[in-house]
Order: sequence, then C-alpha cells, then structure tokens
Amino acid sequence: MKLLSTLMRRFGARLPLALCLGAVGAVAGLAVIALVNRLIAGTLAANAATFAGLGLALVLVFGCGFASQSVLTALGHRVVRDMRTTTVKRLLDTDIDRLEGIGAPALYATLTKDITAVGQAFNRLPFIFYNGILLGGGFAYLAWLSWQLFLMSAVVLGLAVACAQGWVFAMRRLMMEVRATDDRLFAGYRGAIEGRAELALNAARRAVFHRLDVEAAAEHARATETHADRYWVLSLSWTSLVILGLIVGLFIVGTHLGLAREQVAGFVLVLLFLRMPLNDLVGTLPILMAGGVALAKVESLNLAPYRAGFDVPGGLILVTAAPAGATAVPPPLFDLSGVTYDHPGQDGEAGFHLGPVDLSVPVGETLFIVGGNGGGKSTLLALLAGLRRPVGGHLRLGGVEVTDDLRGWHREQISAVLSPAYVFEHLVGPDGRLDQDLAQDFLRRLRMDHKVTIAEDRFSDTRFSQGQRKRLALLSAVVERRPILLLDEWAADQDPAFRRYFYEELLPELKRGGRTIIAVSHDDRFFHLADRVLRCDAGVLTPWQVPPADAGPAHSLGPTFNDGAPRASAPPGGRQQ
Ligand SMILES: Nc1ncnc2c1ncn2[C@@H]1O[C@H](COP(=O)(O)OP(=O)(O)OP(=O)(O)O)[C@@H](O)[C@H]1O
Repeated sequence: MKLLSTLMRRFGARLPLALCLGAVGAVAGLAVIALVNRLIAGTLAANAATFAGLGLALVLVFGCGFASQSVLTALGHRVVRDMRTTTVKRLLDTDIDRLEGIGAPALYATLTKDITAVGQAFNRLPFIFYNGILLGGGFAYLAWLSWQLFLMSAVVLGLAVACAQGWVFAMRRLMMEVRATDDRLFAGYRGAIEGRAELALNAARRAVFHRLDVEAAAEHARATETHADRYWVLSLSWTSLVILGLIVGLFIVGTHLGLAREQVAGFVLVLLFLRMPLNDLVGTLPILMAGGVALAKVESLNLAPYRAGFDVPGGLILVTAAPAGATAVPPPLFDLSGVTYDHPGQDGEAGFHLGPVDLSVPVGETLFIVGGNGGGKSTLLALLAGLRRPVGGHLRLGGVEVTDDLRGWHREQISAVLSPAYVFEHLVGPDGRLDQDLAQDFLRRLRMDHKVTIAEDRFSDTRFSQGQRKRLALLSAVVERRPILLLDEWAADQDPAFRRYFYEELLPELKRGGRTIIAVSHDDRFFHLADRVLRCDAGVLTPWQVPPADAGPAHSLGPTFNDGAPRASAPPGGRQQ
C-alpha cells in the first residue's frame, strides 16, 4: 500500500490515465472471452459483425494494454531514479553522528539492495494494476453470468484468502529477517574489499573471516529465504488447488441448482481465464513484500527529511569578514566553554568522554593539538568543524553561538583534511568558481604537478599513494579559500623532506594568507612553529609542555603513550586555555 501511495503522490495526473487505458484493455480482453463464450453457447451469430467486434476488442487489448503498461513502467522507473537521488540527498543532509550510528554496511545495503528491491516492486505495479482490473472486470462478468455461482465463488475465494493470511504474515516476517541479515552480509563484503591486503597475507585469517563473517550470514540468509519461499510456493499451490476445487464444486452446485450446462461451462471458462492473473498476483507477492520491507528499512534509518537544493541555512558569510567601519576588537574565532562530547560505548561498556573543553582561538592563530592515540584529538577537531554536535557547553564561532540551525553555516567556514582523507576528483572554489592560478601554483608546491594535471576543475587522476592523496586533499581544501583550516595528522604520511617543507614553508604561508590553522600533529620537532600547542589526552585538553630533558628524547613514546581506554566519567572541570 505504501508503494502505491508513493506512486500516487508522485504522479497524480498520469497515473489515472494509465489506469483508465489499462481498464479499457482489460475490459476488451474480457469482451473477447464473453463473445467466444456466447459463440460456443450458440447465443451469438458467427457473422462478420461478430468477428469485427472480436477484432476491435483484440486491437484494444493490444493497444490499450501496451499504452497503459508502458506509461506505468516508465513511471515506475522514474520513481526508482527519484528514490536513488533523494536517498543519497537525504544521506548528505544527515548528521554524521546519525550516519555513524547506522554504520557503513547498513548504508551500503540500503543504497544497493533496498533501492533495487523497491525498484523491482514498483516495476511490478503496472502488471498488478492490469491484473487487478482484469480480475475486477472478470468477477463482475461472472456475477452477471450467474449470481448464485458468483456468490459461491466469492465465499470460497474469500475463505481461501483468509486461510492464506497466516502464511503471508509469516512470509513478511521472514523477509524482514532476511533483510536484517543483509546488513551482516554487507559488513562481510566490506571486510573482504577493504581488508583484502591483510586477508591476502594470512590463510588462517581468510578461513576464519570467511567462516564467521561471510558463511554464517550467508547460511542464515539461505535458511530464512528458503523458509519464506516455502510459504510462497504454498500460496501458489493453494491458489491452483482452490481454483480447480472451485471448478469441481461449481459443476456439482450448478447441476444441483438446475443451471444450464452452457451457463456453468461459460462460468468455468471465465474462471479458468482469471486463473492466470490470479497466479500472477500471488507470484508477485514476494517481490512486493521485499519492496515493502525495503521501503520500511529506508524509513527506519531515520535519515534527514528530503529537501531540494543545497543552500545553507544561515548563509555563507565568512566569520573573519569584519563589518565595514567596525572598530571593536573582534571576538575570538572559536570560543568553547564547557563543551563536552560522548562517544557511546558498546555492549554496556563505558564510552569515551571528551571535555569539558574551554578553549579560545583568536583569528589567524596556528594551533597544534598533540596527544596520545585515542586521546580525543580527532573528536575535538570534528567538534570544531561542526561535524559533531556538542553534548554540553557552548561553542561560539566569530562571537556567534552555534545552534543547530547554524551548524550548516559553521561548516561552511571550514576547510579540512581529516583522517582518513577522501579525495574528490572535482575541485570546488568559493561560489563554485575555482581560482585556476592558485590551484596550479599549489599543485607545483605540493610537488604533484609531474603526476597529475588539473583540467576543467578536476584532477586527471586520484589513484595515488596515501601521502600523495593527502597532498591532493590539501590542495582541495586550500582552493576552497575558507578562513579556517583543520588538519588531522596531515604530515604523518609525508616523507621527511616534504614534512619539513610543509611545516616550515607551507603552513606559515597559509597563515600569512589569513587562515586560522588547527592541526593535529605528532611532529614534536616542529611544535615551535605553532603559536600554541595544546595536549588532548583521555578527553582532557591541557597546555603542552616541552618534556624535561631527562625525560628522554622529545619523540619518545613514553610520556605521551595512552592505551586509548574509554573514560567512564567526566573529568573534573576543564580549564580555560
Ligand atoms: N565513531 C566512534 N564511535 C565510538 N567511539 C569512538 C568513535 N570514534 C572514536 N571513538 C572513541 O573516542 C576515542 C577518541 O578517539 P579520537 O579519534 O578522537 O582519538 P585521537 O586522539 O584522534 O586518536 P589517534 O591519535 O589515534 O588518531 C577513542 O578512544 C575511541 O574509543
């Protein structure tokens, strides 16, 4: 029903037209049966007029059936196209927190399997409409032929449908179970693709992975699908049994009622004709159910509601642009007070707690954030980027408190190379216009001009090493010309010479260009190049201090090592940094 109402909403005007054409085609089909029926019974003369009528009916069967089904099929394909694009748009508009809660395998399963299942169901709808009209008209004709036999048929078919209800519900429940298994299967597919190198190196790991992450889910899906199919095959056999049983019953009852043999034979002929659309409808049941289950799954993901366009509520005004004639001291670029964030734990374990963070970052500062693994640096960066919503406290950007409706505006101030970095082929400048000179110049500085070219605002290639892809990601971020640049361990994958060049020349130049830079870094050799260095460990932000000389070399793991264990409780009050 949901599939139908979605189609109705989307194509209100064309749908009734296609249905009317389908109805004409179906009625013409019934007319052929009725005329043949009367010819057999001898109540209609086999003359030229009769055959002309039959010919016209056949033309209508073909013409209207073709027109109706092609319109409905085209509408079905449009619905699928719309569904693909709107689902991805909704995904783009959904909070990262929510997407992470759903998980990549479930998102892949929806984008591939669910949308395909809904598409298949929509594409069956024309045939369902057509068969529905055929059945409706057919039963009306049966009622006209003999109301007694029609009544008997209606009661028998009604009882048969009522008996089959239990199977239909069971089938739907099993299909939902199959769909839940799909998420596990997709997690397995993802592991096979993303972990291919690790798996290639270790046969024992491959065997364990295949047995536990793929075979187990595939076997569960097989067993559940087989179970569901059994109900479907049962429904098909049940339909055949009921129709054939009904025919036998009609002969007995017809004879008992003293109805003419021709009348009963005509009734049976139409019933046999209707067996085909009836079987078709039952045959379509699994496809329809899978579509319904898939549609319910898409809705259960709770993605952001669809909205057209990519405009940002709050506008695109950059925070560093001081209003004309302003004389007051500008507020800090970032001003965080008591900001907290919680990563949920799994299976009852405590999650990770960040904060409360009190932090003020003036415009133009270069701030390094350092600390041990799992200390919360990336989480803090995601909060500063507006990618995560603080659980508590206040985050002000350019003096403006960032509320939910301003989070889009907040993000528009940020360029970032996060970890892992994703490189898009297309480069996008402010207002969609790319500064070609800047792009080409930066490509040279990043020593990538011999590997890749930029033409028509896109990289000629993006299949490079980790460090090279990070250089392209930095270029993409720089040409956005935004006031704030966030970098998550950008230099970690760079060779020593380029790393030095990055810290000593590129970063200062970006700073001189007016950017405020906040970079997560482990490169203590270059900490002196930052305006300020803060340390984030176990979710607590503190000033970084040069390790005492006797504590070993500055790059020793000792003082900064952190086992990344999630913190169960909030630390005592944060400090203004
Ligand atoms: N998506 C997530 N879901 C649940 N917990 C998470 C998630 N991301 C991070 N965490 C938890 O938050 C903690 C901090 O992670 P974060 O990535 O911020 O650390 P980090 O300081 O950047 O570490 P590293 O230096 O290793 O990159 C981790 O210990 C981890 O347990």
